[in-house]
Amino acid sequence: MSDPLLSVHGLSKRFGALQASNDITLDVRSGEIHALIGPNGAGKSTLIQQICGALRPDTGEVWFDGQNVTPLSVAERARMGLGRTFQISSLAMEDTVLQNAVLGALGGHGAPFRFFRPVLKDAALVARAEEALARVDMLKFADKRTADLSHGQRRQLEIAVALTLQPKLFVMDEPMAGLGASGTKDLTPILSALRHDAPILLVEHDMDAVFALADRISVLVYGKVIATGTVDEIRADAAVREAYLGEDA
Ligand SMILES: Nc1ncnc2c1ncn2[C@@H]1O[C@H](COP(=O)(O)OP(=O)(O)OP(=O)(O)O)[C@@H](O)[C@H]1O
Repeated sequence: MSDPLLSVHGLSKRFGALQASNDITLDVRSGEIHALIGPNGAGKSTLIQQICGALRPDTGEVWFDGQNVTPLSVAERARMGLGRTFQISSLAMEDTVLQNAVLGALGGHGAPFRFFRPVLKDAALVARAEEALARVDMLKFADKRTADLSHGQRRQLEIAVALTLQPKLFVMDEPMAGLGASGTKDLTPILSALRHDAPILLVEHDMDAVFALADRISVLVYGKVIATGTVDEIRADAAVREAYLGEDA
């Protein structure tokens, strides 16, 4: 088996008396969707922030693409290909779908409007943006104003923007949040295919989506990983059922 792309060793983080991360060890391998689940307040966001560099662990290390990135900033990790999506929408609502994707391809979130004209004439950038839009089934909306998209379509566009940056790993924070049943149904196959572009660390509350998508699941409870395994292993795990999924899971 190849080395994991991301590995977290013995990560701990305390907020006052609260142990938000407790000796967490996990990895994400090439080609997989690794879901991180757990009840509210279990410490999922705290862990993701430490992986992405927004929060410094008290102890432990984060390794990404063969390098110890623990001392590196969010921007430095992002430049290495650690791509976080859905944290803050970076979409410019008045611009078209293609303009947003091209800006992503430029790596220029928030670049001034005056850059649009020359950028849209850059054939290589436009081609990369169109390719990303096609991957999320959004090329047909290339000329549409972003504000006129549905919630689910905006989510797909955010993925396209993330794709244009050609990340080595996607860190996705609740991609299904607020989408409803039909949006979740549309997004599921798109995320499923993306694991072949780059593996995905997926934080998600929608258990149907997690069970449909994940190659492996890690279950976080009170800051501690209580189990890691395949969907079947996690469904059958007595500690998980007791702590989290409930008796009828
Ligand atoms: N900056 C902070 N200062 C103090 N306590 C914090 C801070 N950030 C998070 N916490 C606490 O750490 C615990 C873990 O929170 P975290 O947001 O990581 O959980 P979560 O699993 O992401 O929850 P949710 O599913 O509700 O988003 C919670 O008790 C939270 O109140």
